[in-house]
Amino acid sequence: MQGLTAPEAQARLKAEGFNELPRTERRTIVQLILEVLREPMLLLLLAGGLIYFVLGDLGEALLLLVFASISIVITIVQEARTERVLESLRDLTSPRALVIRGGEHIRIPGREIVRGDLIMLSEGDRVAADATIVRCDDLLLDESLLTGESVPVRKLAHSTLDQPVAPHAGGDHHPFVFSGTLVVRGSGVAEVTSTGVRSEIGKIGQSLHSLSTEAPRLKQQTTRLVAMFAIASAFVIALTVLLYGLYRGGWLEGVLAGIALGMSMLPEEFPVVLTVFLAMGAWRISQARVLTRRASAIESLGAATVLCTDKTGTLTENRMTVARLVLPDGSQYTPDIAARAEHTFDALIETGVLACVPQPFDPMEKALHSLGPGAGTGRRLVQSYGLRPDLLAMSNVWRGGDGECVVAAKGAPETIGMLCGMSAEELAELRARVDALAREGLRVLGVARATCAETDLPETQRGFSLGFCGLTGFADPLRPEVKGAVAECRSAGIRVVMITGDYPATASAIAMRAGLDPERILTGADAEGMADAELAQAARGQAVFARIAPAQKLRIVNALKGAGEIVAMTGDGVNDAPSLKAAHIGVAMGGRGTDVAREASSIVLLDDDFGSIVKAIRLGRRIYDNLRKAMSFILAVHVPIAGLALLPLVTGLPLLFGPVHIAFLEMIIDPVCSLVFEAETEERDVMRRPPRSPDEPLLPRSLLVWSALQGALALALTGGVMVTANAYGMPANELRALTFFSLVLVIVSLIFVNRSFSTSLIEAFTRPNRTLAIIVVFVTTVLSLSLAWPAAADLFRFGPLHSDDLAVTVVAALVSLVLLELSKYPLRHRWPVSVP
Ligand SMILES: Nc1ncnc2c1ncn2[C@@H]1O[C@H](COP(=O)(O)OP(=O)(O)OP(=O)(O)O)[C@@H](O)[C@H]1O
Ligand SMILES: [Cu+]
Repeated sequence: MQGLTAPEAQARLKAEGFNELPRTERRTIVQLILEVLREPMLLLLLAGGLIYFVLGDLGEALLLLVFASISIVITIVQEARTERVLESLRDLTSPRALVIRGGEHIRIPGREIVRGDLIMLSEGDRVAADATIVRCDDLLLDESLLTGESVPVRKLAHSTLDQPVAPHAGGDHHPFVFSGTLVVRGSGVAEVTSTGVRSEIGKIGQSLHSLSTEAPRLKQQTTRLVAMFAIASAFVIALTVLLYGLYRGGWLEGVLAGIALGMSMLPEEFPVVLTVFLAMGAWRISQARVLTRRASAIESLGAATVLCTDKTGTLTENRMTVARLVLPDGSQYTPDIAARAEHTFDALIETGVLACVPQPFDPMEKALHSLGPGAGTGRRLVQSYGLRPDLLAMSNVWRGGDGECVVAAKGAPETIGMLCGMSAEELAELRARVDALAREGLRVLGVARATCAETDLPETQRGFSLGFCGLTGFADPLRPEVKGAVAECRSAGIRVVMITGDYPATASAIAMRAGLDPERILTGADAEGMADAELAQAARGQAVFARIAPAQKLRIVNALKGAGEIVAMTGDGVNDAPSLKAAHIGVAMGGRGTDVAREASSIVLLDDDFGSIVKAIRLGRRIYDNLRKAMSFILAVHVPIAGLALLPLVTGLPLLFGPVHIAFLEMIIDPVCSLVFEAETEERDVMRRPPRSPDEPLLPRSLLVWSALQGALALALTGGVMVTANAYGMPANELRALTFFSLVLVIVSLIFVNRSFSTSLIEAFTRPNRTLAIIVVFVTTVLSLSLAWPAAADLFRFGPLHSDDLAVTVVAALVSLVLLELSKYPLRHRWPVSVP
């Protein structure tokens, strides 16, 4: 089969367009603007501007308008960036399809499929386009997406039909498959008839790509924080307006003061931070070649305590070579590309090749094929029996030129031994030989052969009278990064448990090489005999599970969950979907995995690489850390702002800050918390501390206390400066400038304090962070301008500051920085795990 040539496909792609449905999720500019207009911050700014306008302060009114536009720009930039990030992630979710082009099997993105392409269908795939079946083998499809009927329907090849039928979904024995439906069994090749909007699903206009961008738990916690804030500030604001209106005269000024206070206490940063962190987090993780399908995974990644991994392709490279052939008499041969095998091994090789699917995709079968090419010539495949979880063997029945049929079988050695009807002694000898190979880390298959008549083929493989041909051992190199990644998991308090369908001795040999050092090996049979509690107990130790059927995988996951672990679980097959769904973090393989597994998972490894899971966990921890830093900074920073806005009202000091000042502060704080903290580098101990407890709130009490402490100190310092200067009789304008400068500088010191949980002053300054640098430059520029440029000073109503005044503000900031950095020492001992 040749399929389209590359130029043909190109031309058609150009003429007919991509195989995709138009995206509806994209928000229009109008929607975006409407959303921005609903921002409470913006409304407050506009309200403030209006009041200034009414009061006749044109300058202030204009300044607030400028701030309002900056706020809009910041929001739109952030939204656009988030949108762009999500867009690029969506492209990664686009399914890939295996096609034949120019006689070659290649994997291409599903959207590049064109009419006339030959697509290969296999178990677990979502069909990428509407197509007519050219050839198929025991093919069953779930078409419920189109028909609502969940019973799978059987398909036939087009050529076997006598009468042409119109393509429609539903019903058995049709030769058509439809985009979006699922192959539940068998395999086949189909020729694409329509793509994109022209396909059946396109006509319905239903899109399959889903990417959830919300983490339920984090969302809930943030909502709580916001509510807490909102209630507190609503109360304080009402009080302010009332006090001001009653005792200081002028309700308009009262409302202005209320607006200023409202801005200073507006908890809008929390939800913004959450959205930005999750979207950016998903993007950062995708840079490590891991796709996050559910945002909740980012949160759980950092809390994972157990990582259940399969073996082939995840720990190993899935690049198989035949490393050993063993005949029934025990004679061995190590294949060598240069030299032909001795003829005594020919029959074993030939049978092994015949027991593969004719166009193999499985690396083991490819390895066999490369050893004995052309074994199937002159024969025709009549029937094949697939691998089943309860019978780990597969057979092909071939008819030769002479009309006689040969059955070639291969599978798990113990299964093949059983199918060959071996006696107990023979089985024991077989096991000894397999063990010898498996201890070298080889994956071992048994091969057997029989002859039969085509007319009465048995129902199952047990019906053949097979004769044993020998064993094949496949070598599959360990991925180079696995050892380091496993060690990293260990130091991070994450246990790695291997769960494989392979032979126990092979599993254990590979586990040793990967550095898992298992205390014991449990097999599926062992697990079968255990109660759930016992299983959980066993799984909590350093265990390797071998010869595990997919259903048992689910049991193990549930047992671990029951024991209070946070489980990450890898899988690739159709049967893995339930356990991937059940695990806290289902990890599917992007390359090797089936679409079903991918849809059930919450993260997808784009390179099938074990190391990436660990990278993702590392990033998950960092993102969570940074989220905590940002949230506790937001809490801390609002204490002095709100406090200073409130202080004059209760003490009778002159009123210093209006909406202009607060708006300016918020212009700094907003980008700081969403950009500076988001980009913060990881803590040095991210992978050396145990996982965080899953019940721990986003801001545990220790962190709340820490924020309150920072806020209180900042307020004490700035308030102290203000009260003292006032006592010395400083005029209101100069007092305003002095207090504002101290406040801004103290806030900057809070940024530095919160950058890192660790206790190093040097690090607070030397950690690289570009956004922070930009912000520091910006703040300095604006502050200098407000001093040196009379017009700006006028807007802020600043009086002149002298160098000794400036020194005071700098000292206040330094004091706050040093005191807080120092107080991290004792606090660290009080709260060893949860920061600081
Ligand atoms: N193509 C094949 N032909 C014959 N037997 C096979 C084939 N593939 C797998 N087997 C047998 O089935 C067993 C289980 O295979 P399966 O692929 O289900 O394991 P798995 O759980 O995916 O293993 P791993 O964790 O190594 O990926 C293998 O150990 C092997 O004995
Ligand atoms: Cu704020």
